[in-house]
Amino acid sequence: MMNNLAVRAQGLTAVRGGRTVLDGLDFTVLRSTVTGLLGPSGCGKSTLMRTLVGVQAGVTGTAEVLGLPAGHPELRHRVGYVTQAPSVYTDLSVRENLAYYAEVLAPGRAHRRSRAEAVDRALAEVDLADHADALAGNLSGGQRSRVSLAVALLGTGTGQRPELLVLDEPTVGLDPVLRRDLWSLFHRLADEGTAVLVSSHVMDEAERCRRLLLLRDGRLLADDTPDALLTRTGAADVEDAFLRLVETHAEEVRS
Ligand SMILES: Nc1ncnc2c1ncn2[C@@H]1O[C@H](COP(=O)(O)OP(=O)(O)OP(=O)(O)O)[C@@H](O)[C@H]1O
Repeated sequence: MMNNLAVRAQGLTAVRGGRTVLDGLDFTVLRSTVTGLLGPSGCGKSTLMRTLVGVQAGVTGTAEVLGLPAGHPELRHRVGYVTQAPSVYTDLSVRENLAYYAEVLAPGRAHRRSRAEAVDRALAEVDLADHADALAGNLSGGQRSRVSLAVALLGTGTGQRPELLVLDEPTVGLDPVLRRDLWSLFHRLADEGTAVLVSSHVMDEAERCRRLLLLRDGRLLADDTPDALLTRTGAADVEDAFLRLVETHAEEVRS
């Protein structure tokens, strides 16, 4: 059944190395929406993303993605995932990297033309058209991470976008102009129907998100819109709201 949920998690728990790093999370991620997964370093953001794409071991509870269990083979083309470590071949050019991934996604001569179009479009979207022939190994860190993003945007390899994009700290280390451009790309993708889940440990990125998941020590402090969060906590900004929620939580634990 088609509904507006890209992700539905219930009692989602992950244990790594004997430690509970995600602790009974309940949340949703909406289609056509940019959702920020925010929290300090080590709070479990990457583990949560790995769980949603089905590569995390030691998971219990429910994680439903586009109506299917996370990691279902059918989701391979429907979910794009970009890890923190850019996965590019340094001895290939930017275009060759994308062409290679597109070929893996949609092999065969019949798709040749639509693959080339998908590659061109992805290059333009991440603003790397001018660097298409540069060796990936000669790119800056930020440029390399944009190549990974372009790979995720290939979707089926022939132009059909992923329905859910899971992006692990895609704006880390980028200059302000590039950061702004990437965020507007995320919103454009969301406007076209994609659910975009973006993690960050930088709280001021919160204002760029339509919805927020605030995570701390493997627990969810909030699943809300930025406005509702500020109203509910009486805070001036999301960083302040985060701190207030941490305090409230600590008081609840004490009493
Ligand atoms: N292989 C592992 N075995 C045991 N514990 C791990 C393992 N990998 C990560 N952890 C722990 O799980 C917790 C969550 O890690 P995770 O990488 O999900 O956090 P994060 O919020 O993405 O952090 P960062 O922003 O620094 O990447 C951390 O406390 C980390 O030390």
